[in-house]
Order: sequence, then C-alpha cells, then structure tokens
Amino acid sequence: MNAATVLIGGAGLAVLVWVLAKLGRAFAAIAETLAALAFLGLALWGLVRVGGWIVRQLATHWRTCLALLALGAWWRWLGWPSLAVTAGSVGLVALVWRSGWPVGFEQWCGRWVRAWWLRWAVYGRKLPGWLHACGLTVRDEAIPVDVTVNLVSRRRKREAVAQSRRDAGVAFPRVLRVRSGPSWDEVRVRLVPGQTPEDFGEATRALATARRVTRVQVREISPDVVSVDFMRRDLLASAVSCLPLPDVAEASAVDLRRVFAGSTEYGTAWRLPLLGGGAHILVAGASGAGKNSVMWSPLVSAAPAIRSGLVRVSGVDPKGMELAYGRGIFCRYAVSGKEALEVLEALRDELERRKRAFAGQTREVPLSQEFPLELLEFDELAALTRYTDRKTRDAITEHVSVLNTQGRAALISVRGYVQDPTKETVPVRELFTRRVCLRVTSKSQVSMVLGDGAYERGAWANRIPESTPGVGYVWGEGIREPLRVRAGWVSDATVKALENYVTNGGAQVIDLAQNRCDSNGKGAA
Ligand SMILES: Nc1ncnc2c1ncn2[C@@H]1O[C@H](COP(=O)(O)OP(=O)(O)OP(=O)(O)O)[C@@H](O)[C@H]1O
Repeated sequence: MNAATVLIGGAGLAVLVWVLAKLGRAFAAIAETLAALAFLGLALWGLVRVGGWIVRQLATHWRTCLALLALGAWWRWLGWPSLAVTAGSVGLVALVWRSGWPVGFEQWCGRWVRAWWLRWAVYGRKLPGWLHACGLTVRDEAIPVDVTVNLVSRRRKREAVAQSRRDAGVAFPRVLRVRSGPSWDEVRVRLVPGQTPEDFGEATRALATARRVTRVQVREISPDVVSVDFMRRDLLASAVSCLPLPDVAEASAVDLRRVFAGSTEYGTAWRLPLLGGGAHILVAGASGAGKNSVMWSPLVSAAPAIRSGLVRVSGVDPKGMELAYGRGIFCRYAVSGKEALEVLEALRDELERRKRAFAGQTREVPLSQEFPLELLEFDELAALTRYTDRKTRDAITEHVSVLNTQGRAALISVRGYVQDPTKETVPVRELFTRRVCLRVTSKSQVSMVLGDGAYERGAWANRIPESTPGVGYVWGEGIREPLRVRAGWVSDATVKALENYVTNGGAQVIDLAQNRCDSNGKGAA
C-alpha cells in the first residue's frame, strides 16, 4: 500500500464522516420537528377536549357554572375576606330561617339547594352506575369506544381502560332534571332507543335497593322521559286524620265525585268517588289491614250530604259488629244472608223505579233528595258470596252484579270489603270499577286485586307492615302508576259523632224494628 492509496482512503473516510454527520443533523432536525409537532398536536387535542368539556358543563350545568364564575370574580376583585363574611352571614340567616320557619324555608330555599346538591353528589354521579347494574342501559355495538387514558399512574390507566372496555358500546339514559321535595326525590331521565318506560317500572325493586330506600316509583312523563322517584321519607308512617265533621250551620256542599278518603304518599289528599264512574269500589286486605277506615273516612267527609238526604247509606254487616256501631247512619241494614237479600232487593227495586222514571229523559239520574245517591257498604263480602247456602249465595251474587253493572247512571254505588280476593270468594270481583289493595298476605293477591303487573310496577301490598293499618295501593282508573295511600283514621268516638251528626242527634229517627228509614219515606228493606 503506497502513500497515495492511504491518502485517497483517508479522504474517502473523511467525506463519509462528513456525509454521516450531515445526515445525522438532518435526521435530528426532522426528529425534533416531529417531536415538536406531536407535542403541539397532543396539546391541541387536550385543549379541544378541555374546551369541549367546558362547553358541555356550561350547557348542562349553566347555573352552577355561573355561580362559580360569580364567586371567582368576587374573590378576584373584592378579595376572599368579604366573600367569607358574606357566605357566613348567608349560612347563618339560612339556619335561623330553617329553624324558625321550616315550611317557608323548604319551599323557597331548601328544596332547591337539596336538589342541586343531590344532582351533583348522588344522582349525576351514581345513577348511571345503578341503571347499568339494574339492566337499564342498552348495549349498542355501533357506539364508538371512548378510551380515556390517564397518564398519571399505570394503575389508574389500567382501570380507565378496563372501565372503558366495560362501558364500550353502552348507551346510558341521561339525567335531565332532579327535583327534591320533603319526602321524595324526582329524577327525570331520557330513555335511550330500545328502552320502554315499562322497563323502568319493572326495575323499581332493584332501584330501591341500589339507592337504599324503601320505595321507588316510576312515572311516565312523555314517551321517552320517565321520572324515577325515590322516597326518602315515608309520609304515611303515622296515622292520617279523617276530615273533621263540619259545624252543622256551616255544612258545605260535598263533591260526591271527589270525597276525601285519606292521604297519598306524596302528601296530597286521596279522594274517592262515591258517585259516578269508579264509585263501585272493592277494598281487599287481610284481617286488621284497615278496611273499615276506607269505609268510614269517606262517609265522614260526606256527612253533610248524608245528613241532608242527598246520600242514603245501606249497610250489610255479616259480622254484626262494625257497622252496628254506627247503626243510625244506615238507612237499610242487614246482618244475615236473608236480611242482606232484602236490602239488595230494595236497591234493585229502586234501580227499576229510577229506570222507569228517567228512561229516555236523561243519561244520568239528577241527584236530589227524591233520588239520592244510594250507597251500599257491603262488609265481609265473602261471608255471603261464598260461605252461605248456595241459593242465597247465587241470589246475592246476581243482585250485586246487576247493581254494579247498571247502578252508576241510577246513582247506586256498591262498595265491597274482602279479606280474600280470590275469584271463588268474590265472583263479582271484576265488576268493581276501582280497587284498593291494603295489606295482603301474598304477592299473587296483589295482581288479583289490582291486575297483572301491579306488583312489578310498585304496588307492594304484601310488604305493607302490620303496624300501618289503612295503608294500601290504588291503580287503574286514571292512575297511571300504583299509588300508595293511607285512609284517614276514624276513631270509635268519630263514628258516634258521625251518627249523631247525620241523624241530627237522633231526631231523624230510623225505625230499627222495621229496618226502615225516617219519615221522608227513604226506602225500606
Ligand atoms: N287508617 C288507619 N290509621 C290508623 N289505624 C287504623 C287505620 N285503619 C284501621 N286502623 C286500626 O287498625 C285496626 C284494624 O282495623 P280494621 O278493623 O279496619 O281492620 P279490618 O281490615 O277491617 O280487619 P277485619 O277484616 O279483621 O275486620 C283497628 O284497631 C283500627 O283502629
């Protein structure tokens, strides 16, 4: 190897090193640019997501956002001491208001603050999980997987990915609004395609368990919106009073189509018709369930009308105890099967008389003292429709059927009370237009009284505790979801006062011997 070869080799090597150095620098510049671009892209992506989140929050929680903005502005321009003093004063005023005037506080402030807080702390955060666990979400493969990668820690990252996988393709009903009353929270949710309000209705038990409350009610607001109501406090836990008997001088007109019977679980008045559609009522409940308060409470409310002769009450009392206590209230009264037949025949005669008098003139007999509302209170219906001799049983069943099917327009209403609501015991069960299910002994009895699906929709009458007599459920006839009610409690003294009131202290004499009404000739049995 001569010197020239060494020189050429050295020069070539130098050129190669130079080219490599240039290439390296170019690659480094490219890599640097790419890294900068990637960083910029990630930062932009992050900014877009944060911006999207802020816009979403502004749209969905605009009140909270505005309040936070106002607080932030206050802090920034007026300083935190004035903010703290103002917040403390407002809190103090609220405390005084709450303890001194709880009703006003609840109406104007408490419920709004509680609804806001519950939305943030409970329903907004936890409801989606409860709905998912109760099978109230829809798996949709078309929904894209939204993986949230958390760069903070590996564990969190793994959890986030696992959660995203679990939720992948799952559509959640959206919480639209939270309202909070003294005893109920109402959470409106928008259903996702594929769901029906009935799906929610059937999951009430599971939802109640998830929220750890004893009762959940689902109400259909519109085809795709339901209100899931959670009961925080039971307004029917203590006895409900019946209406006071009005002063005789002040006896007001009674709306016989909406007579006060007790209270609903929402704290509103529970009203029952004694006249017109829905007035034939069957009340079912085990022994001691409080059937008699469902009978007496509306009678107390209708006392002025009974007293003035616009309502004529007949009673069938196989036990010979319950109605006998207010015997004077009843224009016709029966204990045995034979007497019951006489009462029913008298009502059938009255029905025929009214039909003859008004046929072709009117579609409903106008209420008057000559043609008053005939109200039959039939206690222990089963005692005479099942547990008597066959002939009497058949005749009673036939009369009750005719009165139930033809009585409405002739102003004749039948109200029956049973312990056992089976078809064998009450063959005319279906002819009662409205049913009330008090505490019963089995789940199957709930559907026998209120109809199929009543239990699943929330009428849990077999779970009513024995300690709350008078509590029951009503459903159907304009009531879309099973409604829990409690009849007004009527004490023995009130029954006596009612008797005294409607008989004008005994002046309106009822001839017990002949089982006949007073001198106005108000029917005979
Ligand atoms: N609405 C009510 N509120 C509070 N207590 C009530 C109510 N209704 C009834 N009670 C009480 O519950 C008990 C049983 O009531 P009730 O006699 O009406 O039951 P029932 O269903 O008629 O039973 P049975 O079929 O055995 O006669 C009574 O002591 C009564 O005072």
